[in-house]
Amino acid sequence: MLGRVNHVAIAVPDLASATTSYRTTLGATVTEPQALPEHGVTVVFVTLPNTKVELLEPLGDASPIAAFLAKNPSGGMHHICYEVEDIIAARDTLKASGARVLGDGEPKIGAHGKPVLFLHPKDFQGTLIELEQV
Ligand SMILES: CC[C@H](C(=O)O)C(=O)SCCNC(=O)CCNC(=O)[C@H](O)C(C)(C)COP(=O)(O)OP(=O)(O)OC[C@H]1O[C@@H](n2cnc3c(N)ncnc32)[C@H](O)[C@@H]1OP(=O)(O)O
Ligand SMILES: [Co+2]
Repeated sequence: MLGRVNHVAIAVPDLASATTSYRTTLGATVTEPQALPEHGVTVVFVTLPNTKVELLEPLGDASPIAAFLAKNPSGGMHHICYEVEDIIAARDTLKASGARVLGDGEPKIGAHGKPVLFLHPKDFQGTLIELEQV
């Protein structure tokens, strides 16, 4: 089912500051901010030789990462995104195994313009998993 790690995501309280940290202090290539109001976040991607790091901050009053940041005010590792070839087949297999697919269970379009789904962290070793169809 799982392909490459598409990205590892870090939730941050201040995206501009986090971008400076990666772009200036760490000398990394960082994309421009991408507001995703339908997901309640603004993101940038740190491009690396073998994967990406997504830095994300809350956008709007109902951001799904607000509670996470309240518990982790300096930020922290938020999710890992695995690539899948067929997100519907993956979803149906996972649901049949009893895993919880978050939201209404229908894929939404993510930051890369591809369908994504999220799996509950309590079902996967305390780690929020995102699946992205490639
Ligand atoms: C799609 C666009 C973009 C992309 O890459 O393309 C993105 O990645 S957008 C990313 C932001 N969107 C999401 O994260 C959507 C999925 N997330 C959610 O639905 C919620 O964040 C949820 C349900 C995972 C947690 O929501 P919330 O924190 O409000 O609920 P609880 O406080 O009840 O948390 C339940 C339980 O889970 C623990 N938790 C929460 N978030 C995480 C996390 N990121 N990693 C690990 N564990 C997490 C939380 O501490 C609670 O544990 P408990 O022991 O019960 O206190
Ligand atoms: Co993501």
